[in-house]
Amino acid sequence: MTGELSPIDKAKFAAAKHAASLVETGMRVGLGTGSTAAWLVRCLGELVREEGLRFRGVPTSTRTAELARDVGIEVISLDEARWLDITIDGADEFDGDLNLIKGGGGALLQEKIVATASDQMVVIADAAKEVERLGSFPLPVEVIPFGLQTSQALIEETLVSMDVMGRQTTLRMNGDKPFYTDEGNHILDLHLGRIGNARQLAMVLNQIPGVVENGLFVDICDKVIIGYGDGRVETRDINEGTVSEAQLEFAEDDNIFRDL
Ligand SMILES: O=C[C@H](O)[C@H](O)[C@H](O)COP(=O)(O)O
Repeated sequence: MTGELSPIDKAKFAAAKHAASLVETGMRVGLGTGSTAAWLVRCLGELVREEGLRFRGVPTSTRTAELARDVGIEVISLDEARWLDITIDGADEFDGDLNLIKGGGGALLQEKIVATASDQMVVIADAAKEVERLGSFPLPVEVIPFGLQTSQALIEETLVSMDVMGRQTTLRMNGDKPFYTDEGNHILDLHLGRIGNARQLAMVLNQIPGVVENGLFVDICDKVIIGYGDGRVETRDINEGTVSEAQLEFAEDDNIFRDL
């Protein structure tokens, strides 16, 4: 079964499996969205079913909520939880300061709200997501449908005034129709190439009327767990740098990496 997994999936799985061990009984846990977060949810489901782990999860999208319920996780809303012990989520890019670009799957708004309402945000990612400077991955910006083209023009003008390198913005599509987020909004992807000042750009974008939120997560992530295709896992902490390395071994019969 594992032979069917690509090295990138093995890397995502390794990071997710390692992160799942951070969840303890009684915790309130933010559950991210995307392919890496989906591995996490499956690993947590296994711990619930087979090890008796009991925790409540706050999903960051309808698709994560569906998967979490399917694998046996108790799902509650953020307002029921009020505050979370930990949020574990994927990312599209992370830099040396653990700042992130998120929203490749369109879930950035709920993800940012949930991560910000957590004692700790842990990102799980394959090593290819690490960048020196954010911006190669198009920056997702969530905008309301009303006045979409006006908001797009305002965003482009803002990028010009900020002297940002790339200024092209594209409306995310779902086939031949615009993509809709869980909140019924659209996503504009900003092709910037390189972001000089992520904090400033994040603030300026959010001041544009029509913009709901952007995919820059600045000073939100506490820890990144990086997975590699050979099962190696490295943990980087915002305060302590690289804090641990581990090696996971894949069990060919059940699609599970086991700690050596
Ligand atoms: O909206 C989606 C999220 O921000 C994801 O966490 C991000 O796009 C990473 O997804 P993946 O784990 O599939 O690369």
